[in-house]
Amino acid sequence: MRYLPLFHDTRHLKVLVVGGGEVAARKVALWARSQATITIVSPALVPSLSERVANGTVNHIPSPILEQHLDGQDGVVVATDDAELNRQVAHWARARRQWVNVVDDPEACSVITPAIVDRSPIVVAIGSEGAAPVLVRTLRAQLETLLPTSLGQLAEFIGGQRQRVQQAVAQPRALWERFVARNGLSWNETSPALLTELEQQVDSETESGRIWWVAAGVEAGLLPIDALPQLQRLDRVVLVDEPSERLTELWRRDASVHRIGECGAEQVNAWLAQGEQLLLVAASQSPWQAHWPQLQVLAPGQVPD
Ligand SMILES: C[C@@]1(CC(=O)O)c2cc3[nH]c(cc4nc(cc5[nH]c(cc(n2)[C@H]1CCC(=O)O)[C@@](C)(CC(=O)O)[C@@H]5CCC(=O)O)C(CC(=O)O)=C4CCC(=O)O)c(CCC(=O)O)c3CC(=O)O
Ligand SMILES: NC(=O)C1=CN([C@@H]2O[C@H](COP(=O)(O)OP(=O)(O)OC[C@H]3O[C@@H](n4cnc5c(N)ncnc54)[C@H](O)[C@@H]3O)[C@@H](O)[C@H]2O)C=CC1
Repeated sequence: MRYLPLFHDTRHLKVLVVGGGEVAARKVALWARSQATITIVSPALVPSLSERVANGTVNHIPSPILEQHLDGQDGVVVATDDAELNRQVAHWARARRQWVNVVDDPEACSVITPAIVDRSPIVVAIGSEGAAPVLVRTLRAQLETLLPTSLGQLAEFIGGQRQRVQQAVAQPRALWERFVARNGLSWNETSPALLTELEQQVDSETESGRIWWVAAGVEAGLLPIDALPQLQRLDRVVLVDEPSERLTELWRRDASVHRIGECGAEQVNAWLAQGEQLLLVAASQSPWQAHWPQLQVLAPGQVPD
């Protein structure tokens, strides 16, 4: 990954937009959806930008860009019609360790803008590292139809309940997994009642520990799609042999990773007794079957229970 996606908290962010044409206006329209403070520097403005200046939602410096205009800004969006000037501004910004986005010039950019599916607080950002904007746009359009409009409302509901649930039940993650599996991705009026019902259920049962085996050299892309939820539920990964990089990307990022030589089989038994979900990564399954007869297999072509 040459470009790493991150979500900026824009509440205290200051952004300078250089240029006041239609292209700058499109960039300002994007930034205006955030909470950043926007300042435009440009001798002239198109009407939609003049309007934003008039109603006080953006600041305006009516002059050609000078290096000192970058003072105090977190980042810069450059959109004049002078490619050489755009590069110069990008150079100033980079020298000051400010981020910079230059329209039509990916090489001069330190950040690029993704296509966005906005179901705030759920936000999907799609990028192609500058390679294929139309493909990105098409993918965005498909996701728009796939993600229910009430997804954001559902996320807000969950966000509002999480702290209470953390105190109220022993296994919050098991509860949320079951809730999302049963409720689906839409908010509906029965969602709160479903949560209450499931809360009472998970409290009266403790999840039993499970241990899965996956071959260290497995072709990760060939694992059955049904294995993915299991990998996303893992508490720990126990390494006998080194996993392929693709495999490490599939398991839950918060799962802790141990080497069998360091933690030992006894420790693994203790984790299982606590109801944890474990993944054993080893070249072969048979020597470990003796330790854990309940060992389940994640392998291409094999659908997990
Ligand atoms: C680097 C980046 C600039 C940045 O970060 O600002 C960039 C660069 C360039 N775009 C070009 C062209 C087009 N871009 C689009 C569309 C989008 N382009 C977007 C982002 C980005 N475009 C950034 C990389 C993002 C990434 O890949 O991850 C999207 C996702 C978001 C957004 O624009 O905010 C938005 C879809 C949003 C949506 O639908 O949701 C279309 C299609 C259309 O408009 O319908 C075309 C015409 C077809 C074509 O030319 O492919 C050209 C050639 C210009 C020329 O010379 O003519 C360059 C320059 C070059 O590639 O050198
Ligand atoms: N208009 C479009 O749909 C597209 C435009 N582009 C490119 O994007 C760039 C910008 O496009 P437009 O906004 O349409 O151009 P534009 O010519 O309408 O606007 C350029 C803006 O830059 C400002 N400017 C010029 N010199 C400046 C300086 N020294 N300091 C600060 N501001 C300055 C001008 O006042 C003007 O507001 C151009 O390079 C164009 O080739 C690319 C794809 C599509």
